[in-house]
Amino acid sequence: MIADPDAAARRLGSIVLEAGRFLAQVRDRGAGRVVKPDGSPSTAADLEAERMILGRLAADFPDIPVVAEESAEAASAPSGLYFLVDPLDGTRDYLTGAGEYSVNAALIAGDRPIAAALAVPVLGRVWAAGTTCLVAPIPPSGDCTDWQPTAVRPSPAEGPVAVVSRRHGDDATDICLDRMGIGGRRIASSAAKFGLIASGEADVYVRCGATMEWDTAAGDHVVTVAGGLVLGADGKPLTYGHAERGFLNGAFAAFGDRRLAGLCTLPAG
Ligand SMILES: Nc1ncnc2c1ncn2[C@@H]1O[C@H](COP(=O)(O)O)[C@@H](OP(=O)(O)O)[C@H]1O
Ligand SMILES: [Mg+2]
Repeated sequence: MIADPDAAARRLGSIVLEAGRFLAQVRDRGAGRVVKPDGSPSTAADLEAERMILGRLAADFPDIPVVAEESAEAASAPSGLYFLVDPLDGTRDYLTGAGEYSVNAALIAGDRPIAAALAVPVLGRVWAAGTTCLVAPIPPSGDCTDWQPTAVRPSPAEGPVAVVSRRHGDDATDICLDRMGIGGRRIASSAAKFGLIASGEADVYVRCGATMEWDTAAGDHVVTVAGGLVLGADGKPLTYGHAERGFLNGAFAAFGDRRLAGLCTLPAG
């Protein structure tokens, strides 16, 4: 077990900050588009960001294996301590310049995260969570220094604000949100949604469509440690390390106000 999850989270914060800055610079120059074998978009930038993160993790945590999005096909079933890394979450939004792409890194012990960080350059913020959840503004240069505790909010009386994908909506998600009586929607790219919930700027993120474990592990921990709850269709916290299903998640919902869980029924399955 890592002796100090909060120190690990801060180190992960520095690493995702560095990768996020790199991605922002490359995007400003125009990223080269690559299509992966499954038809999903990738960029030279996310491959390079992943190499950068893998190098930093190998230097700081040499004994801990990594499952990262761009190299996950080669990953065997992880156990014990391992990292889940998405070097560029929200690739399509990154390519179009539309959205809040993010860099995600989570340290998993067994099947649950114990430390995580999430950088969202477009929002200018990094979240880092070990045993407490912190957020810092991204400074013009150097490491984040102005770390502040951050927490979820009680759901507003006029109904919870849902954060939704810019491009991966689905009917099951909409039905679930309608039944909850949401009071509004805010569009945000994938893991940025978790950061907004963790900082009390939104209340619920329901996702019945596909996501991968590296899309959710960091955000799950950030929301959970900030006082929220992230549950799968079985009503239990998500578990990680499922190489046997290609690291694919089932439906899940993230709640800032834990009482919202009682209003939400995800499709089984
Ligand atoms: N059909 C599919 N299968 C697996 N993951 C999918 C998917 N469609 C979308 N995703 C995941 O959803 C993420 C984007 O979420 P959002 O639409 O909320 O921004 C993608 O992250 P990447 O951009 O890292 O590939 C991808 O992992
Ligand atoms: Mg992703």
